[in-house]
Amino acid sequence: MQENTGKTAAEKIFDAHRVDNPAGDMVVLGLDAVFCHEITTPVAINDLIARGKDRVFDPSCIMAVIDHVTPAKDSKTAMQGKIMRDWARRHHIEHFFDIGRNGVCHALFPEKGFVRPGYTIIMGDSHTCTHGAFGAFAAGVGTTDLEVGILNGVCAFRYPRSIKIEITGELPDGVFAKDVILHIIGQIGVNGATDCVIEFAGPVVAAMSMEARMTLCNMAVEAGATCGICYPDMTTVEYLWPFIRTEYDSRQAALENYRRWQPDKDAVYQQVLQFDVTDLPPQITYGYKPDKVCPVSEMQGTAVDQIYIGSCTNGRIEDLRVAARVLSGQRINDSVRGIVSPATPEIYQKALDEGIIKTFMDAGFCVANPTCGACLGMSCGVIAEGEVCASTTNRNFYGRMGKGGMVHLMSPATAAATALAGHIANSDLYRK
Ligand SMILES: CC(C)[C@H](C(=O)O)[C@@H](O)C(=O)O
Ligand code: SF4
Repeated sequence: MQENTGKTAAEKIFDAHRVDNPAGDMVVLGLDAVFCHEITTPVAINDLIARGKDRVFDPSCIMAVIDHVTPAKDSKTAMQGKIMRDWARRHHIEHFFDIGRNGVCHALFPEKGFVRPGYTIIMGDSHTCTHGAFGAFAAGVGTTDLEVGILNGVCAFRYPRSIKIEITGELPDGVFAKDVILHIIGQIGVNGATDCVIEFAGPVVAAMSMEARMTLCNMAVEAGATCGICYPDMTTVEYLWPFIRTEYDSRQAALENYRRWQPDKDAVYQQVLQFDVTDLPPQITYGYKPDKVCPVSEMQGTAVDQIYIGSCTNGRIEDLRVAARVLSGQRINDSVRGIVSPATPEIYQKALDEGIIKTFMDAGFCVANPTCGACLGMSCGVIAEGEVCASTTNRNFYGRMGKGGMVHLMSPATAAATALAGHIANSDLYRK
C-alpha cells in the first residue's frame, strides 16, 4: 500500500470503503451494491438457507434480475427463476426485475441508475467489470464472496494494483469501442492485466459515450482484469442526471463531487500503456481466445452461419443504431441467419420508436427478447456443431455459443456487414 504518493482511482475507492484489514494486503470493503442473477445467486441462496442464514444485509442495496435464460427454457432454468423470485419476495427486494421488465444485467442496472462513481459493487458474474465505466469498482466474485456480500454487505479484496491504458489519437469512421478493446486485448493478451484494475484514460475515452465506455470496461476481464475504470466526467453526470437531479443543485455540482474519484496525477501504476487508434482498422477474433485478434480485412470472405447482435458488450441502443445504419433498406444474405436481442426492454422500446426494429425485420433478422441466451449458448440462438457465429459478444471460447461451434467477436457494424455479405466483411461505415 502506498502511503506517501498519489492514489489511483481504485486506491481512492478502496481507502474510502475499507472496513477492515484482516491480513497482509487484503482489505475488506463495505459494499454499495450487490447485483444478482439467476445462474449464480440460487446456489448462494440455497446454501444460506441450509446454513440457517437466509438473510440479506440491506434489501435496498440488492439488485436482482432473471436474465441469462428468460423466459425459462426447461425445468432447471424455471427453478432457478423461481428461487430468485421467492427470495426477492421473502426479503422485500424492491429492485427485482422479472419477465416483462428484465434485461441483461450489465445493461439493465446502469440504465436504472444503480451505479455511481466511487461505488463498490460485486456480483456473481465475470462481466461485472462493465460498471467501472462509471468510475466505480465493480468486480465479479464466486459463490462464497457473494454469500458474504448478501449477508453482511462486505467483500474482501487484495489491495488493487492498476494498469493505466491511455487511448490517444482519433477513432476513424466505422471503428468503435469494441474494435479498440479487441485490439488492446490482442496486444496485451488474456493474462495482460491479471488481478489488476485497468484505468482507461486519454482523449479517445474522454470523447466516448457511456455506452462505448461500458463496451470498453466490459471486456477488461478478457485481459484478466478485476475491473475496468473510466474517469467520471460530464458525460457520466449527463447519463446519471435523471437519477441524481434531486441530490445536486446543478450538473456542475455533481461533477465537482464525482471528481474526487479521479486518480491523482502522481498515482503509481504497475504499468502505463499507450495506444494510438488513429489508424486502427475494425478488429475481429479468429481463434478460441479473445486475444486472437486481427483486422477484419484479414478474415474477409470467411463463411459464417449465424450473426448475433446483442449481449452486455454490444446490445445497447447505440449498437443497434449502428447495425441498423449498415443494414438500412437491405436484406441479409440467404446463406445466413441473423438474430438481434436488444439488451433491455427500454432499449427494445427505443429501437421500436426509432424504426430500428423494423430495419432489422425488413433485413430478415429474428428479433429475440432481451436475454443473455445465445451469448453463452443457453437459448435463443445456440449454434450447431461445426457452425460459425459472427457475434458482438465478448467470449469466443470453443463451444461458447453451442457445443462444437466457433465464434468470431466483432463490432455491431462488422456483424451487420457480415450478415449482408453472408461472410465476414468490413462495413461501408469504415472508410480509409
Ligand atoms: C453465468 C455467469 C456465471 C457467466 C459469467 O460469470 O460470466 C456468464 O455471464 C458468462 O458470460 O459466461
Ligand atoms: S450477455 Fe453474455 S457475457 Fe454478458 S452477462 Fe450475459 S452471458 Fe455473460
